[in-house]
Amino acid sequence: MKGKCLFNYTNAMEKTIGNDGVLSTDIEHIKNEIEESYNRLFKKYENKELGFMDLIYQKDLTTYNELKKYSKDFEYIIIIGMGGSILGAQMVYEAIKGIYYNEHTTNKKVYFLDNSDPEKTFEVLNLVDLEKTLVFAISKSGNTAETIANFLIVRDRLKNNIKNYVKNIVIVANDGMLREMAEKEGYMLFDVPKNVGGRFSVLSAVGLAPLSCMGINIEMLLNGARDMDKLCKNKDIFKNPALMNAVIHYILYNKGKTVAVLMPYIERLHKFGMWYRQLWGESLGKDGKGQTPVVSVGAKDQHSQLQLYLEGPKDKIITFLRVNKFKNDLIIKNSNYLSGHNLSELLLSEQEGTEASLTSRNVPNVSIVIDELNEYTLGKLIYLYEMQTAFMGELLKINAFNQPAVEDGKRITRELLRGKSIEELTGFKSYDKNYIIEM
Ligand SMILES: O=P(O)(O)OC[C@H]1O[C@](O)(CO)[C@@H](O)[C@@H]1O
Repeated sequence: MKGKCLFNYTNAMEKTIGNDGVLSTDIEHIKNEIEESYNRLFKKYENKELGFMDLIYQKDLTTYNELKKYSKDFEYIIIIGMGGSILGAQMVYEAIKGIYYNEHTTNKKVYFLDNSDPEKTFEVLNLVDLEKTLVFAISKSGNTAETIANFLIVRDRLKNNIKNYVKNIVIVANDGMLREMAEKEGYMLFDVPKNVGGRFSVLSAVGLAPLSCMGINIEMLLNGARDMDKLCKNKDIFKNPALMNAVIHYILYNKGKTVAVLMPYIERLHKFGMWYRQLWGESLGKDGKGQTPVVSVGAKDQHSQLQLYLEGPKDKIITFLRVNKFKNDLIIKNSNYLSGHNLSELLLSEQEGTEASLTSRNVPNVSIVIDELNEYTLGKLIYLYEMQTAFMGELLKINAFNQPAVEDGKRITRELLRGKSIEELTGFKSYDKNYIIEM
């Protein structure tokens, strides 16, 4: 599979944008810090703490190939999950199949229940033929409220409408209610390695189980990740794209670039941006540190966000995701400067124009350029970002692999559903009539 990619950081360097960029001395000044961060990360890897770095070497895909065969006669797939338990499968599916695949496929239509929004769940349940639907419920902890709630609703519908509904359910869970239900009721069950964090789990059964049933070449995903790993293990920062991009983001973060914008110039990578948002935000937002991830899709967000990036606070670093070849293209006719150009030429010229206008205003930006977007190059991109996030966590001296703060909200939600009030639970009122405006 064609897989040429490159990481271009020219427009983040002093030589291009002066003091707003990474100074030639900056990397030299922190080379010990970089080496210590690299060594700490690989010490964790040797201590078996970073399962995501082992996932990519899994050779035996038999269970996934068997699941793929098993899924052959189903016409619909519903995936139920939250955060890292669904964003990965969603972004791979959309990156490879396209954003309107459901509308034109004669194969399986896939729906993602990734929220506790009753309208979404209601609509999806009325779009599918339950008898022909394979349902994946995915939760590493097995206790995420939204996932459990959606699964109980869907399971109830299956149970009341079809015989032997057990055959329509696949569970991916290590513990909690979901695993208990799977063991008690006899659903197909996959594990997630305990040392793989949720937002780093797309190349575990969390992603590979459902993706193997959606016509995704999971072997090529892993091949791309493995080839990227060869580079990401390199101690030489000038040959290691993940380490270099982490160091650039780190140096510029320390110069006030507290916002990291990811700007794919292809619609198929919008959901990759949503996956990146959790990866970068939830991994790094610790101890008062963190770089806010923002996703903008080119060229359309030039018409909504670019003014801010160009003339607003100088607090951003922009990463372009550029794909050179598209699955299809269309020629523009009967216009002046557009005439005779393909639509892709317009899109890619806009990416170059946006890059140039940001650079001319000394807004630091880097580009990841992919020849064509397929499972192999997507596997490279996924692993690049997982390693970049891991390196960035070490540079920031925080634990990139937990998310302790979010547990508060979950506890409060559980107690609210048990009848407690916010005031009882937190001691403060979130509704004071002195601060309300009817509108
Ligand atoms: O896979 P689980 O355990 O359902 O968790 C779902 C998501 O919720 C979080 O724990 C945050 O609440 C994420 O880290 C995780 O990806």
